[in-house]
Amino acid sequence: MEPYEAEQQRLDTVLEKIQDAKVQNDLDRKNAEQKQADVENGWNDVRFKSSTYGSLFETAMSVRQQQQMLQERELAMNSVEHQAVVLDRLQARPYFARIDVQEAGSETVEPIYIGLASFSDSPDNFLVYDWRAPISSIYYDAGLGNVTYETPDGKQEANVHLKRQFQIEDGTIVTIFDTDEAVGDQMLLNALSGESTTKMKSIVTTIQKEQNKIIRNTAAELLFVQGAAGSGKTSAVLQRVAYLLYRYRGHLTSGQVVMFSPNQLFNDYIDQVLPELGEQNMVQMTYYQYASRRLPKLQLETLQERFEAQPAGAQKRIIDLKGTSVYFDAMQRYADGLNKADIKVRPIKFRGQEIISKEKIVDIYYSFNENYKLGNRLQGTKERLMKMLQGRIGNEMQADWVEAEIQNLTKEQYDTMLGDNPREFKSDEEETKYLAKIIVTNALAPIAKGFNRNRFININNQFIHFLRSVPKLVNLAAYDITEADWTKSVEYTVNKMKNGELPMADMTPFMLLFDLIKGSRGERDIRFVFIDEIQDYTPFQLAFLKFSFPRARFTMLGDLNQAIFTKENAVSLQDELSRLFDPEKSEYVQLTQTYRSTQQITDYSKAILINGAQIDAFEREGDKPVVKILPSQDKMVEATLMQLVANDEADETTAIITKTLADAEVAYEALRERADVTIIRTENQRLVPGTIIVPAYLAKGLEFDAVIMWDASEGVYHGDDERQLVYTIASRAMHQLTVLAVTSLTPLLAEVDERLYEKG
Ligand SMILES: Nc1ncnc2c1ncn2[C@@H]1O[C@H](COP(=O)(O)OP(=O)(O)OP(=O)(O)O)[C@@H](O)[C@H]1O
Repeated sequence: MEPYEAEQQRLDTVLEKIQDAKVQNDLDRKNAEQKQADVENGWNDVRFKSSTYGSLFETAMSVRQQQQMLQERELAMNSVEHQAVVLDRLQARPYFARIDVQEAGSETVEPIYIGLASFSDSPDNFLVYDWRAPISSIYYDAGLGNVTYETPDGKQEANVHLKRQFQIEDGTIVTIFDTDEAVGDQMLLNALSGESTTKMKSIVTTIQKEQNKIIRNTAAELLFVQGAAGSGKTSAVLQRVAYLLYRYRGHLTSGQVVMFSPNQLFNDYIDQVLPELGEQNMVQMTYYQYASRRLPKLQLETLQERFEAQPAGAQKRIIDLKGTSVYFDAMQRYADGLNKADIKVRPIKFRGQEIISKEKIVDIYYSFNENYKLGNRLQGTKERLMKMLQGRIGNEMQADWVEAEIQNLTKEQYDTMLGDNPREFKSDEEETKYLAKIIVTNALAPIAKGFNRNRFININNQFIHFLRSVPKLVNLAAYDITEADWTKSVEYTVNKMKNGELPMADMTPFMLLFDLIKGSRGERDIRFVFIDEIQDYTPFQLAFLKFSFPRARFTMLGDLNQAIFTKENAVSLQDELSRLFDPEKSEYVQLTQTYRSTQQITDYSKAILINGAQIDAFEREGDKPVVKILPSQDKMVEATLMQLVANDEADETTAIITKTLADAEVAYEALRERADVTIIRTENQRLVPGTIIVPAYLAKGLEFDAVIMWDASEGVYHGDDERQLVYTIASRAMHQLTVLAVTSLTPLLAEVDERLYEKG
């Protein structure tokens, strides 16, 4: 029989069995529903919303509570339902590959079919293997012949006799493709030639060998993936989440996996990948969202403000210092010192009167012996304050205001106070006493609540006191900062804080200081933390994240060529990481092959970088990028419109990428009447189909069929420190890149070899 016929026959059999399983599943579900209805009603209310950011975040932050919820949910959503989802998915596409494997020492060659989930018709007879099963690894890692693969029990040897890839549509095999390579280039080419959509897709059918290593790595405490733009870092890491959830099923929930992403748009872009793989999304947030949630009362500097502020001179050196590990260590030492002196507190006031003075609180705080750590000291103080407050109730009950309040009680208030069972009082006196106690306790309740929330610690003052102490803790001269510069910057922060604002550079130190005072032990339930675009984080932030998630394994992804915010600091990142993570348990992986762009676009983007780190294009031909220098802005608008028409005809979606939001507004004003364009102003907007206009810092991590780089003029991108930004913009394009400038081109692009582009 021809392989095609035989495979179709087998497919038909599997589909039948899937259908049988669905019928059975339906019966099981009806049974289970009946049982469940008898047992519980409450759980029906527990629905785990994972689609909105707000609910996800809450999840992240009250992990213990959330975990419980998840477990409950797991119980509630009985496995039958889960199975139904899996079966539906399998029915649509049962498998995508087959490998014929002869295990070492075995006589038989067994065909292994690989799909999105496992399926068996009897406990030992797997008709489909999950792509994450140990044996499936062979498909991604090797060609034909002898191979070894990892299993939970160690290495296993085998011989591969056949590797076959399928395209299946509506229950019919469309193509069969036998290969002796890991994942055939043809298959990859097919996968890559599709058009971009507003949502990222999973890559399970074409995972590359290097990516597979990232996906299946379970040993490293720190897995650092450095890779050029479009090398599939993000893709690999999302499949990695799916892999981990499978590998640690029963011990790991999606709520214990946190992903820090560059912006909210990006979250939106990737949020279909895990559901497509049959898994729940992990907790996704930007660092800014994380900080805002933790500092709800402060207005934090936004991404846009941060990008557009462009500080220089001493101001920049100070910001840089605040991002270092030296500064992190300085804060730790400062916090240690608080065990002896300098804690800043607020007096406790009640009805406008001070009832516990600052001095008293400080006395209590330092009354504990010197072995106390900050956390215990705070706890001890809290307990003492609480006792003092309780002691106050008796006295306060006699106060005039209480009596006045009793007199003025309305009937309703009175009834509420007595509760559901009005009681008989032996005397008026007894009744008054009873009411007074309730009134006083209620009135003091906010104070007790404040104690619990550590409000008696004056964290703002404490932070400012820290800032003022920095010249004693850090050798400022080593950073080319004078004391006068520093004092000025402290005043700047103080003024901001008076307005309830906090500059970006102070945000993480502020959170750390509070954590240190509280003796916070971090989010200990979080098991995996992923950080995308790591080059935009400071060493201080990384140290803080490590401190905040002490039990987690970290996966960091970055491209040092795309450091938009931290720029030159990026290079020392690796040194810094080796201070935070045991080098023995750290693994550094480099991805050099890029998949996003055509050869022509990759060659062009690469030429923008001076020492264009190793970047190899996946061979896929397309047009050379086009560079047009126009005499005026009006002409640039015309050129944009023409390009949009051409891209539309080629069915390619376009992003017009500008440097700043202000530029995006200009482009939008000029185009809105004449083309169907949407401007993306904030990261909280959604990505929509059709042409979008977006500032560069929001385009991070995204990709588009066609990119128009708006106004790449000399006056716009001038500094050498904007090289990486220009690179990031160019490398967003998959098939088509158009660079437009007015009168003169930025030197960053003018230097590129003329053979790499067309002049328009
Ligand atoms: N193995 C693969 N099979 C098919 N497509 C792939 C594969 N790896 C990556 N891609 C595709 O290449 C494109 C770029 O991938 P991805 O966005 O993950 O790269 P990245 O390294 O995160 O890029 P950047 O740093 O520029 O954000 C995506 O369209 C992705 O689907």
